[in-house]
Amino acid sequence: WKMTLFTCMGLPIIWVIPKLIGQFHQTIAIKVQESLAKANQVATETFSNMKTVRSFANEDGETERYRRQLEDTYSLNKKEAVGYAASTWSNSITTLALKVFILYYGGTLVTRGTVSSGDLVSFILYELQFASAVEGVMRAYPDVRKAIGGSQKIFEYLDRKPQTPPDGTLAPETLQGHIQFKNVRFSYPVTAEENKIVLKDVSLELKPGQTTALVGLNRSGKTTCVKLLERFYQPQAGEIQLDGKPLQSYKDQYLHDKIAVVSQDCVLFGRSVRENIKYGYEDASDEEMHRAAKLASAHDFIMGLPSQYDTDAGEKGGQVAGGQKQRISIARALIRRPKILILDNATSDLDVENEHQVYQALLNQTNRCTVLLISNQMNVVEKANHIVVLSEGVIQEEGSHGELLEKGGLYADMVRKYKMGFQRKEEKRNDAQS
Ligand SMILES: Nc1ncnc2c1ncn2[C@@H]1O[C@H](COP(=O)(O)OP(=O)(O)OP(=O)(O)O)[C@@H](O)[C@H]1O
Repeated sequence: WKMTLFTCMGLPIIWVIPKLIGQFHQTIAIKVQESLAKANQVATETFSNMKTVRSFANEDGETERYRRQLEDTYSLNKKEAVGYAASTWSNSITTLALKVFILYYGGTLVTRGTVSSGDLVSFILYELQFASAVEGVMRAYPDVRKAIGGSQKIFEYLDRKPQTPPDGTLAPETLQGHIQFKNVRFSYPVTAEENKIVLKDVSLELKPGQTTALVGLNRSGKTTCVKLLERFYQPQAGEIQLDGKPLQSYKDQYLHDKIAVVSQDCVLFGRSVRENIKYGYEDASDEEMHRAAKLASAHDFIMGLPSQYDTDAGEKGGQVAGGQKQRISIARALIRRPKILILDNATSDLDVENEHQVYQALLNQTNRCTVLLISNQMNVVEKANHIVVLSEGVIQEEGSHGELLEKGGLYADMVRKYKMGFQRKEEKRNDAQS
């Protein structure tokens, strides 16, 4: 019993040392994961913005940034390896030390005649088996800690509670497309301080079948209104209603079927033009696709492409020009016959002629949808039925083009500056031609 007691007293030491080293291992494993993620981010960012990198001839700069990041990962990996070596080494040493002490203590008991040499040999044989089992468990321990460290981030994301309320249940067969912002107040989660409120008590109405333009200087909160309409965020106060019912009471899938958004930085996939236009609406017929493409003023140029609708758009739409990309995106939005169409600087890359064609087609639709138009092109904005002017998250003025011009406020000022800029561009072009 004395030797058993002696063995049991040694166990906490065998347990404590690997535990301490295991903690160190776990912390390092988390840092390795973070460092690897940063290195991958540099590589992904560089490859996806290769044109910008090359046009600034900064290949060496990006290589250096990646090398520095990898060096950081490498030094963390070295620390991790040292931790691993230390933990296996301390495991072996502590169990070996225990064996030596038991042999020594057993030897003295045999000399004193308390224990027979046969009993000592059988005890040591049992103890060896026991120690190798404990050692086996301890050897796996650092790997378990490393796995815990590596998976910590995954569980962090899995355990996050979404801030948006659960999906609603409404999916009515007919929808008017009447949108009302009622005293909406919003700030982004990262900037919750009072002075960073992006929308302050905004109330506006998008009437069914009408085009409403939302204009304002940069950072006035126009795109934020679109993000709220898409339910990417929730207003902190006030409510957005669709056909008189709160937006969040509608089914998410239904809402995204009825609301189509085309933004300035539209993304095409590395697939055929046909697949891009039918994206998320694969059951659409070719007739529907042609109709949408014609409305978006895209049909003619698509027919001129080498394989027409089967032409590959290239990665991120890299095989087609900016304006063509925008027209394909508009066709992609129109094919689902949305009840609400949001154009957020969607025609910024189109020339005046094509822009005119797109808007003329949209305005002349028989089954017209509610259109929210965000644009810096005042010649386009003036075609809207109603114009809302947003300034620093507050609605400054609203009315028709004529009414706002007469008022002589912010809108009239924007129109004046736009015309002056346009005139200067025309003069420059004339000078260049002559
Ligand atoms: N995801 C975000 N997180 C934090 N702040 C944001 C985010 N998106 C926009 N903002 C901030 O919200 C404000 C309004 O931005 P928003 O994009 O709505 O303006 P905008 O009127 O559409 O501008 P622009 O005409 O330049 O597109 C800006 O101050 C911007 O910095």
